[in-house]
Amino acid sequence: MRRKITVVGAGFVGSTLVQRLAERDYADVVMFDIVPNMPQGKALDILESGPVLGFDTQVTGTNDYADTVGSDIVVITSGFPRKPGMTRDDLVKKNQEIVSQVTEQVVKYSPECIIIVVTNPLDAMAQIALKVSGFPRERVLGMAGVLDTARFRTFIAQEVGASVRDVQAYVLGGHGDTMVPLARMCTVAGVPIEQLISPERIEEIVQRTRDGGAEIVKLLGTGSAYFAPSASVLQMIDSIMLDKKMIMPCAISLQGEYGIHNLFVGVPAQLGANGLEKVIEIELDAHEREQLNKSVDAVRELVGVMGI
Ligand SMILES: NC(=O)C1=CN([C@@H]2O[C@H](COP(=O)(O)OP(=O)(O)OC[C@H]3O[C@@H](n4cnc5c(N)ncnc54)[C@H](O)[C@@H]3O)[C@@H](O)[C@H]2O)C=CC1
Ligand SMILES: O=C([O-])CC(=O)C(=O)O
Repeated sequence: MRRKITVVGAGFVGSTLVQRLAERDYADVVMFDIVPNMPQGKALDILESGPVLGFDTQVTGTNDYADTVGSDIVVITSGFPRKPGMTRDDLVKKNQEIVSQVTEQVVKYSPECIIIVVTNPLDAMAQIALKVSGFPRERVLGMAGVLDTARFRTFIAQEVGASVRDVQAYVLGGHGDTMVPLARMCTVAGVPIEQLISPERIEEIVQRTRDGGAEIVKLLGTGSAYFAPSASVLQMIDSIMLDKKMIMPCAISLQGEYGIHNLFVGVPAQLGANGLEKVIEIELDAHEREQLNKSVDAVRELVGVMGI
């Protein structure tokens, strides 16, 4: 029997992810949304790309959670995107309610699934999903770090004229203005970027990375990024579905790692068939530590606002 992945929210991120998953051909995909007929229409459109692209994935659109039953992975993308001038944190109240209700239904039909949260503000929404699901932390992951790191890698590759494949990097911390791109550990084919790019330029690239989401929001005028975000979720799902044990930055509920307890923070994590398999602790210098603490404080404050 084929495995099953559900994507909740058939908006820009959700539907783009479903197209990407369908092309992977390793699981059937269900796309849920509250808007009548819309997920059915998008699912049918994606399904009909199968003969051309050569996949046999069954893609189903639905407004009924019963169709999500027995999913191996559930991705939560439902909720409002920000508008120009807003921070992700401004979405907290509206999206808290949505993620809460969605998680209840997801768990009812797929008690053994691995949840990947995408809805913003990411770290706070992952915290809600963990609480409402009652799942162990291994099965509730947040997507942000892969995306933030992809942006960092893109800008570094452009700067030095290298292939993005040769650029290694990590962005840690919360998915907000205080995220921590680790410039010290960024390399191009193993060479530290400090040997290739001036400190001033590195700082500009770090700041552009922090503002990466807002840059797209401003350009689009309405809605936020979805091509790179959906590709980033796909990388997490690949590692779980294919048990690849890849290490990538994810929002994880830390239990003492980095000296942080019971809070979602972006850290390098190994993902495999069981979801989170290992948190990787990188040794940080004093400056990086200070930046991470600042980011952790921002996430903690937001979680406090939610009253959970
Ligand atoms: N973690 C990350 O790095 C990223 C997070 N995001 C976040 O992902 C979310 C989705 O973004 P987009 O897809 O662009 O937005 P969108 O507006 O295109 O799609 C959201 C969908 O959620 C649906 N929805 C609303 N309430 C629902 C409910 N109770 N149950 C099921 N579906 C419901 C809407 O009908 C809509 O189709 C936003 O909160 C956005 O900020 C977006 C990009 C990156
Ligand atoms: O910026 C936003 O609101 C969407 C997002 O999280 C991103 O693209 O990083």
